[in-house]
Amino acid sequence: MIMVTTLLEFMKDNSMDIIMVIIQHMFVHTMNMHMEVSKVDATKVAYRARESPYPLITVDEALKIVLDHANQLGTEQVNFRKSLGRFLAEDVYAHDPLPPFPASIKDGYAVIAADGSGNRLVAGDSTAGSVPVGELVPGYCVRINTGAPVPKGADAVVQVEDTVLIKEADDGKTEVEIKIMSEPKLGQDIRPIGSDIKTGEKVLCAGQKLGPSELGLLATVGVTQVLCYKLPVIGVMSTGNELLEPDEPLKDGLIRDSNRTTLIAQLIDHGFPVMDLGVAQDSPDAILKLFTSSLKKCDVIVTTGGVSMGDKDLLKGVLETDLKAKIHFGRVFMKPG
Ligand SMILES: Nc1nc2c(c(=O)[nH]1)N[C@H]1C(S)=C(S)[C@@H](COP(=O)(O)OP(=O)(O)OC[C@H]3O[C@@H](n4cnc5c(N)ncnc54)[C@H](O)[C@@H]3O)O[C@H]1N2
Ligand code: MOO
Repeated sequence: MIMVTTLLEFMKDNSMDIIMVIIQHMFVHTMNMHMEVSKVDATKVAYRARESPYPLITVDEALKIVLDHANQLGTEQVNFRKSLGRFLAEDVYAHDPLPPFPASIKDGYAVIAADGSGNRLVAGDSTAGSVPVGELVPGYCVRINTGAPVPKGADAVVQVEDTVLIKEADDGKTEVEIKIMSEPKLGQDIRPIGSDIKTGEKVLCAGQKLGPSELGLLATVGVTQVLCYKLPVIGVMSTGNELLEPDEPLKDGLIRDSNRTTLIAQLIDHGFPVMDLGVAQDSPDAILKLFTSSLKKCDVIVTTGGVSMGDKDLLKGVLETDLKAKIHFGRVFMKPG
């Protein structure tokens, strides 16, 4: 269902001169895969329908029909680095807290708040990536950087801006004593363990689309393999005797196929794996042949052309007569349609 939602987003975005025919995966199993001679009789032009049998329906109704009839594809494990744009098929939980240790929010000094403002001897330092040794005792502070572990005994951090240097070692490499100019509050500028993410917390929900932030979250919690819904392989097919490839010179009565290029680019833009199915000529056999081979390779087929009232509009006949497909709708209130 999730994949179809994306497809619908795609459909909503596209107000092109196209009619989309969505063939569900299940047809692959129910149709006769070896049938390549169509039973559609396209020769009786005089007896073709003079009215469309399809009622006009709204875009919303059309989208609902697609959603109601689309099959959900299976799931697969995906490395998180390759999961951008995919949809989660499972909830993701944090196995560790974030931060995993009390961490400083500022560059400054770890202190004991109860010592108040005033002078402190500098007992050492704690930089990001280090493990501070020992326990802070009253009257002392530890120089600390943002993200570094707050040493045992300390319960506040005072930013460097709120301190002055009282005494340094002769070589200037070490601070010996500083003065805290502001009264430290308990817990000030410390991120306690698990304050961002608690152990066991659900960080992502099944069904969520994975964007850049979600990938960062997966990296944070160390979940590098995620269960995602499979993406539908979408085939794009043009129909029509008049269509040339884009690199071909024009000939009498012919035009270049532009729909296929546009649709393929749009589908790629939406993150789908796409197959270029080429052009089916305007004959029932040609359409059936291309459909039959395409259904083995694609979950969804998007076609353009050949669905209106002309005697060469043969697509729907092939779908119903040869492939035993059900056409759920044929006309949508939409301009261009
Ligand atoms: N008697 C009626 N005729 C038409 C009706 C109608 O209600 N009654 N509706 C018109 C409208 S609106 C449209 S839209 C078209 C829909 O026709 P099809 O979807 O069957 O498309 P075609 O007839 O095959 O082609 C229409 C037009 O588009 C050009 N085309 C087709 N494919 C491509 C492609 N891949 N790249 C570039 N151009 C393409 C094709 O050459 C035609 O010019 O029906 C109207 N007629
Ligand atoms: O795109 Mo047609 O020309 O309105 O259905």
